[in-house]
Amino acid sequence: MLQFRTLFDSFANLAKAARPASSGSSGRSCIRFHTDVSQACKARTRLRIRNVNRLAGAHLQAHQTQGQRRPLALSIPRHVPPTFMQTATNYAVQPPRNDGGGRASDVADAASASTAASVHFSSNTDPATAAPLLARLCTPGGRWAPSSHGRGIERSFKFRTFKKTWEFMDAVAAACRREKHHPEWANVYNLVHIRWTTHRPQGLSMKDLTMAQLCDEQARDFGEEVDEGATPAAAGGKEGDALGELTDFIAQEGCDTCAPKNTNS
Ligand SMILES: C[C@H](O)[C@H](O)[C@H]1CNC2=NC(N)=NC(=O)C2=N1
Repeated sequence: MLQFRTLFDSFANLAKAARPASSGSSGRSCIRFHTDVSQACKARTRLRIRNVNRLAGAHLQAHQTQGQRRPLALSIPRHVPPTFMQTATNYAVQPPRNDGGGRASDVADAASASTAASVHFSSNTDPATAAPLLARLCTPGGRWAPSSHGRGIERSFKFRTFKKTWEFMDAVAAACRREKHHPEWANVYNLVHIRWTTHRPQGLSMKDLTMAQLCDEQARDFGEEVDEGATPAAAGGKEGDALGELTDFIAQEGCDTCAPKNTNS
């Protein structure tokens, strides 16, 4: 799935550049660029990427045969806000499906797309900068998933012992002190659920993404037990879901806000 990431990065970087370009009365900005998707394709098979988030109205299509470096077209209707890459995780690529006659076609993975909720970036976050990192963290190969409220990303981490889990949390907490940024998290024994979201201004920020990346690195160092088969949303299994709910409960009911205190009240 690395090839998707490569493509996605290209799209994310170029989407912004495409925006100001005028293309007559069609109401669409259109750019063309070259990329090599040969890794993704077997000979005489095709790779097709389609934005299945039709509600967003954006349309993206890539069509290429192995070895070719044909231009790929990215077409963005004008009414789609520049932040449309927030819905980046709604793009999905499936390996080519061989239809038996030497021809093969790909379809967008609608199931995967429907599980990937849109993400809302905080107002001080540049989506064009943040989207590639978000894609790396969330798309196949990454283990984070957008939160149900869309303003953060989250995942569970499992370690061999409580000691390892605690050491991991301690390392993350040290980084939090340095960065002045805290997670919403919950822990029971060897499982910890972490959600990164920014409270002010609300939404997913660059800091959330870099902290998520740091968590991945620290987890590796502390011997995270990885279930390769797990999808990002289910990374912690049932226990992970329960910890996610606990995180929700604490975040909603049980804690003070990190936003600066109003000293007049
Ligand atoms: C003043 C201080 O830097 C702010 O209150 C920080 C602290 N840590 C924070 N952490 C998170 N997750 N969101 C914030 O908005 C936030 N704000």
